[in-house]
Amino acid sequence: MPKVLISDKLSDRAVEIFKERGIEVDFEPGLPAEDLLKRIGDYDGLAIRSATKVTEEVLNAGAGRLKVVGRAGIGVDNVDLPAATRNGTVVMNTPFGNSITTAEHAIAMMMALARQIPAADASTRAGKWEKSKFMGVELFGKTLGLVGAGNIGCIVADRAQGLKMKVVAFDPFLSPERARELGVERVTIDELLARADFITLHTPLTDGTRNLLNADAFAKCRKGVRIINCARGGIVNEADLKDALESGQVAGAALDVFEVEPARDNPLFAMDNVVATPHLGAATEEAQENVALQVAEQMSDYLLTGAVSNALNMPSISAEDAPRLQPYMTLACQLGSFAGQVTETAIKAVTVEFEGHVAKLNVKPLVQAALAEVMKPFSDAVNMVNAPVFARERGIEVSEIVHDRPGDYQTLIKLTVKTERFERSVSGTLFGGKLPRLVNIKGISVEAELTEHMLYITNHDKPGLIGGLGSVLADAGINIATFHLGRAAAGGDAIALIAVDDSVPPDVMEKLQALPQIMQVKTLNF
Ligand SMILES: NC(=O)C1=CN([C@@H]2O[C@H](COP(=O)(O)OP(=O)(O)OC[C@H]3O[C@@H](n4cnc5c(N)ncnc54)[C@H](O)[C@@H]3O)[C@@H](O)[C@H]2O)C=CC1
Ligand SMILES: O=C(O)C(=O)COP(=O)(O)O
Repeated sequence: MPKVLISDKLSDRAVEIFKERGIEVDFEPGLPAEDLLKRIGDYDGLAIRSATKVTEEVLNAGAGRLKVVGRAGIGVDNVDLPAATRNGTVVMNTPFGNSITTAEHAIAMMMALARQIPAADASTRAGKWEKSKFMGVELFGKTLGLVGAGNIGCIVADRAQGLKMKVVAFDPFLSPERARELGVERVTIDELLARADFITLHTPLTDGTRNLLNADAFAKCRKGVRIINCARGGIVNEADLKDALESGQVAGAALDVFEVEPARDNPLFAMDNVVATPHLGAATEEAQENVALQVAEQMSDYLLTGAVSNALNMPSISAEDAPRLQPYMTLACQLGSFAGQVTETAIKAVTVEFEGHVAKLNVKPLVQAALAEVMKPFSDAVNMVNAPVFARERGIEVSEIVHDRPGDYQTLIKLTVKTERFERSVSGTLFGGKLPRLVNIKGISVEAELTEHMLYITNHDKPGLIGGLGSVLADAGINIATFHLGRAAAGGDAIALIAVDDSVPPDVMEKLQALPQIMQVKTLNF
């Protein structure tokens, strides 16, 4: 039974779903980092929010067993994604479950800032009735600068338009058509800074967005601009923001996220013109229910059926596709494994072609599965999650070709490995829709099932091979289960694939290699 650890405060729905799906679950919100490190090796899955830091150390400690990290929320900047990919751990998030809630928080923060509601509330409760102190600004007719027009940014734009604000947006991936559809004006970042009365941030924290709003950026803004950050601490440089607030260049800032969280003694907290919340963007009953439910379903699907959704380091496999893909996964793995085991020199390129029924499926996971098996003889750590990274790091070019043509088989996968010395293809099909069969090796037709212990022989098509081979194996007490022969032309190059019941020891291999008809003999394991 798979086992999952929940190390952050998730809705109880997540626990219920894991249990309903037959997954053992430990619910330990607030688990200290050192305990996580000690215990992570006992789990197949880890469910988190933003508090747990899934570092390289944690992922290495989980390597071997930890198959999936599920983020009940959007941002995965607390997960070391490259390390997860290297270790073959799928990382998934719930990209939509809290977007409305977070967008609403940004709008709430903008209003709180415009009317100084938190300070006015504190003063009124203190019995001061400071009616003239809290002069606000209207939102009507003001320009909102939207940085990041993704899921959340677009909802913010829509709500701001409802408040009759003019929205200008900067996002390198915002197309003119999409901008028109959203009713926003597409601008450069400098134009946005120069025109906005309010700036709201909705990008992930990346190398490209870190310190996006710094002293230089504030200097380009209209005097008295107001900043809202419900995305990530670090996108706004806090020291520069403090200077800009003190000089009046920035009139106010509403911050839900901070460079260091939990933020307990941040210098910005002492400033009157700052509104702060403790990373509450996603904190509504609805959003928390959504993300908990979704992450638990996604993680369960992956652990129980292999279906992959919303993964950041793996192609998706829908729950509907997973059972259909399964026999092809086995075939792709067998072809990859065959090619990997018979390849001895550095691989330059791997091409996977699809024809017939399989060409209509989602072939990306099949490419990754085949690729991983090709590279397994060269690395113990490679799997279908990290295979593309491994290939890229080793300069191996990977291509997939989906043919839209009828072939000799109803369904066919062909894998070609190119090395410095040769190019070699191996093809396979499914018999009866589920049984993998090799049908072609190096252009020679065969029809072979791959079993645990196999001998792969390249030979001259001359009489005597079967007799010689049979007696060497018989003398060693090794039983032949199946024997498949194929040849390019009578008397030419030929191959033999032989399934044996036990592994063949090295001294027997030497005797086989010494047979006059044999060019090369290799043991293969599947
Ligand atoms: N405060 C909170 O509790 C929450 C915060 N968030 C944060 O909000 C962020 C945005 O979430 P979504 O809209 O769902 O993500 P998304 O991926 O749908 O949109 C992000 C957008 O940012 C754009 N972008 C990336 N780099 C940029 C740059 N340098 N300049 C301008 N635009 C850039 C992308 O093109 C994309 O359109 C998340 O990454 C997360 O960090 C999300 C949920 C809750
Ligand atoms: O979903 C996100 O990216 C968030 O920032 C929400 O964070 P949280 O789950 O509330 O810790």
